[in-house]
Amino acid sequence: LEVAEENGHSWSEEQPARHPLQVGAVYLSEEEPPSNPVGQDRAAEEADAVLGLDGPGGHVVMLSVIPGEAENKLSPEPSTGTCGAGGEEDSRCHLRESLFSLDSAGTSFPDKEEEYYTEPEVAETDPAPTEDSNSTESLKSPKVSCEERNVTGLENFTLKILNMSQAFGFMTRVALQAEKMNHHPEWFNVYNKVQVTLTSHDRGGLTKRDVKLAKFIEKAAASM
Ligand SMILES: C[C@H](O)[C@H](O)[C@H]1CNC2=NC(N)=NC(=O)C2=N1
Repeated sequence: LEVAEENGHSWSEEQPARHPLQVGAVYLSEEEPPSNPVGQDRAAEEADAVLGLDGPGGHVVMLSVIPGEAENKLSPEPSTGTCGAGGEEDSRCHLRESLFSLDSAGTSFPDKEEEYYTEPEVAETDPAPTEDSNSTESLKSPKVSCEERNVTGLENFTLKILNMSQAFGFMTRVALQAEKMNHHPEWFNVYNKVQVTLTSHDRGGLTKRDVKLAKFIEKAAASM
């Protein structure tokens, strides 16, 4: 709760402050998970407070739940992105490449995830026989601009959609699919911007479910 105040994002207050799967723990892959996320030593906390030692580093801090934090750590690499109608923001977009490169790079996820997943029912415009087969090329260009992403490409990305209605429509599609998959994105929406974080809470990181959901999100964004 105190972190939410610190960062001015009230939505995080809706989650238990001591939730064992803190968003901040998965938002940026390079971040270390809190060593003692639940049940911090209350006595020690109180002692610190009394002694005025309640300074930075003394508690679990969920700084990275704030999208702006992630944006500040974005890869500065030049553009090869293609997912927008042009402009500066598009120039940093590698979303599509990053989503599919996970598969093509042979990134391995637990096999058990297979049975967890049911195929998205988004209308496909490409006749790709298998979802792994070079589908990057066959997807039509999204009309949204993928504004930014972090270095992992998949775990965090931002979609900037034309307006609030489109953003909400996009989120509705994804939400319905997430319910089908029983796998849900962590996201943050203001106006026409949807910042998404994908992770599997039960595994503490990315799994095939996240890749599948990412692909769905990619298609949903492209259809807006
Ligand atoms: C009980 C229920 O199956 C779980 O809480 C599901 C719901 N949605 C989920 N979504 C995500 N992103 N990760 C999970 O581990 C997860 N688990």
